[in-house]
Amino acid sequence: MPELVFFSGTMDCGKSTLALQIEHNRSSRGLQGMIYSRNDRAGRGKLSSRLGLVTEAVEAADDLDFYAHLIGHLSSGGRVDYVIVDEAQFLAPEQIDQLARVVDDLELDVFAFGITTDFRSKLFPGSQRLVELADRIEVLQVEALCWCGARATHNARTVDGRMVVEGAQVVVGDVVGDVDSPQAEVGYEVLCRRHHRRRQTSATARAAALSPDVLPVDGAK
Ligand SMILES: Nc1ncnc2c1ncn2[C@@H]1O[C@H](COP(=O)(O)OP(=O)(O)O)[C@@H](O)[C@H]1O
Ligand SMILES: Cc1cn([C@H]2C[C@H](O)[C@@H](COP(=O)(O)O)O2)c(=O)[nH]c1=O
Repeated sequence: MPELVFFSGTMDCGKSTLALQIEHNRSSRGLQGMIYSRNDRAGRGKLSSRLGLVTEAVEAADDLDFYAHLIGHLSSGGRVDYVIVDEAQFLAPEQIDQLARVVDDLELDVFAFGITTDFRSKLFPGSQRLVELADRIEVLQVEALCWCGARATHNARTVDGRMVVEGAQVVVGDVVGDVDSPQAEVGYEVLCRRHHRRRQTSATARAAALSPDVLPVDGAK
């Protein structure tokens, strides 16, 4: 039975890499996929992974009707054996309904990849609809880690290293705050729930550790 599968996780947990692996494994066996993405960091019409792999994709703009697009492709003699959709959190709920119809009426597997919650830990509308409609939800097995070493479960947006909770839901960007990387002005950092609740990023934790309150005082015995 064809399925609508939602592969979800935090930013930087390997979703796009897995999408590219699924595409590679199927296409190398002669199957033909239709690949969609939206707002990929590499640009329009791309599906890219931080491991450096990238492939062409159809940009799933607001006005794209997945069902109609696939019907158009098939009726003009094209072949489609499966569908991959990256950055699915950015899709409108109606577009997720169209993907469910692709599974049920066109009998194609649809593999959708995306983050579940935004920087305020609220569901993206597209992810909410996927949770409601997917046959299966797969949480990625590669753990992204919080700076404290715990499993990262939440996405924080940072400005100069500080977590912010105001702003537009959609701001395309990359993770910062690795031990070696400089703090970009606006970026993202994955955190465990405890540190997301406390708004403690790697930069603010580092600053707190270096603050005079916790440094040994000269002459203190
Ligand atoms: N230099 C590197 N060496 C090995 N693995 C890396 C490197 N850079 C990134 N990765 C891996 O790539 C993952 C991010 O993959 P990506 O598919 O871009 O994530 P997502 O789509 O979930 O945001 C990281 O969690 C890490 O496992
Ligand atoms: C948390 C959050 C993220 N985004 C953006 C930032 C990136 O462009 C993508 C996630 O990409 P990834 O491949 O999973 O790393 O989403 C956003 O717009 N709003 C947010 O709240």
